[in-house]
Amino acid sequence: METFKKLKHYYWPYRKYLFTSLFFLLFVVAITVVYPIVLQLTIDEVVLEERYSLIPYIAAGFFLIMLVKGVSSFFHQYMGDLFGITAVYKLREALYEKLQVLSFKYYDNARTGDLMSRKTTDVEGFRNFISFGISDLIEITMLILFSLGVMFYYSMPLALVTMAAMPFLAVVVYRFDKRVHPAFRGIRKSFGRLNTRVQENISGMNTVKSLSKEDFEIDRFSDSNDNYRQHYLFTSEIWSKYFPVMEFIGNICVVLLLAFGGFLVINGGLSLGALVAFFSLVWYIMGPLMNLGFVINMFSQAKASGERLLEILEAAEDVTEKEGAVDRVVSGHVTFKDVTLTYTADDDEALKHISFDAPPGTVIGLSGPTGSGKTSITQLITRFYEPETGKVLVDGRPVDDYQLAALRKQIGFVLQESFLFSTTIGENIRYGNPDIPEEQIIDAAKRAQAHDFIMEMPKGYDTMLGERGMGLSGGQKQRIAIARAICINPSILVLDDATSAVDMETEFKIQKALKEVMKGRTTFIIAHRISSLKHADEILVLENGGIIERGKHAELIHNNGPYERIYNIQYQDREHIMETAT
Ligand SMILES: Nc1ncnc2c1ncn2[C@@H]1O[C@H](COP(=O)(O)OP(=O)(O)OP(=O)(O)O)[C@@H](O)[C@H]1O
Repeated sequence: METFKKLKHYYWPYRKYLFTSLFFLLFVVAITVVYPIVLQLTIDEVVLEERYSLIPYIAAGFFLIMLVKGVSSFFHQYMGDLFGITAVYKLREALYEKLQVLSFKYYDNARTGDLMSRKTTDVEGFRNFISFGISDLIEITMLILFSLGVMFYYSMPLALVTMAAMPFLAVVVYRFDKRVHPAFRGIRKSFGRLNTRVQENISGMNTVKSLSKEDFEIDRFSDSNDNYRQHYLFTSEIWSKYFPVMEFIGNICVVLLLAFGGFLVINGGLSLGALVAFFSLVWYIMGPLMNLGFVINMFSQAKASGERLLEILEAAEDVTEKEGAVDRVVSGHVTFKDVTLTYTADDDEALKHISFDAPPGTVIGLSGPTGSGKTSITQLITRFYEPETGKVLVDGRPVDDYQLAALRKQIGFVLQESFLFSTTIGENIRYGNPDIPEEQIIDAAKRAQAHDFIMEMPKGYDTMLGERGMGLSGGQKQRIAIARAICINPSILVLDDATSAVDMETEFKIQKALKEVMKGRTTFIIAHRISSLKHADEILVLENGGIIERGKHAELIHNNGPYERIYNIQYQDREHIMETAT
């Protein structure tokens, strides 16, 4: 119940739909219980008394009642659905909003496939219960109470005998619930894993194919698929045992009813019509009681799903905005003061005592082996992560003084693998600034050296891109990402290995594009190639999270340190290439 309580504010504001649905349900149930009464009257008052002239009146009355039932059923069903779908609409929105504010730390451990299954299957599981489960539960209760009422009206002893089996039914239902809930949680978890497999396989198809791991992937998928099947079959087994047991107990009731009811009719203690009515009524009790299993099933699924949804909704937001955070245009002055960063508590520090000062418009080059902490430095400026100790300042203010969106929209990123959405090229370029006029998009593309190849495409800026920008070369994607960065007109620019994945000619074009974007902005260039770094105002050479060397290119190449070594290797390479070319 705790789960439903916690999710209450998503569905309770729409209770008027639920109550309207229940109001109509009252008519539906009341009319259902009228059937056996009509049957009893027809047998006792019309057939046995031979008053056949009453038949047209009974038929007309019955028809009217059916009409009311039809209309009531419609409203009951429609309003129930309206309740469920409206509540879930809000829930989906809340989940999506939460996913937008959750920090990188959360996503480091989250799996996309699992999140997808929570956002779809679990939301649906929850909706099913609040759309139908709640009213089914009330319908069952009302049907049983109304039927019992009529039964007691006809014959108290027979009603009591018929009810003898009920405690057994209740025990079966209770035991069923205890076993089926964990089973459903298992199914949900397993489905999340299955989704993750599929999603990772599709996202990593390049890697899978290039390493010829298709068979391995098929086996891994089979394992997850089998796990899901096992979980499902286990639940199905619990479920399949339930109905025969319930039906058996129900039929015992019927045997008791026949024996004792027949005895009463023979002795004149009960009319024949009332016994026939009892037959219908007993199934009005047994049927819903058996259905209780379905409803419990729905309830268990909804509870399991609700718990998984709450795990997202209640996830801690590591990076939050503080009260009074400001929305300021910054000039791009970035300062690090003795900054240390640890990603996970038991891990080594990813950054150790980093200090530097980058006045507006300067270019900072970040060099060093992989894993040395280059990217981490840039992720602290945007507050993707928080430093453990030390200060990160932009324009002299700690970064957490700024509103997150205000800070981030002034920092442009061009990554090694920039993400392009499956929409048009134009939409991708304007993604960070949707209101930008068409001419400025074209201007940005021109400055990013992207306009020419875009115009060669069949629909120019309206060309649709496939998922992850399929259909474009690495260098083309890169230039679109640069155009995107130009459109947000950032004061701080981060170029993270922006030219590493392209050939020399494309690199030349991208370098040209980048030079254009860098004008007047504080720029951080992360690069392995010295050629990308040599014009930087200051180069920081990192190793194991610490700065081991710093200065300008001209100084560092004579410093007898790692930078000089890399320079020599790359320089010798060039000499070698030149030599073999001549
Ligand atoms: N999200 C994360 N969670 C835990 N550890 C991380 C995370 N991101 C980076 N690290 C670790 O922090 C250290 C620095 O990583 P970082 O990505 O900053 O290095 P880098 O110099 O940019 O490397 P590369 O040149 O390969 O991109 C590495 O040891 C890395 O394993």
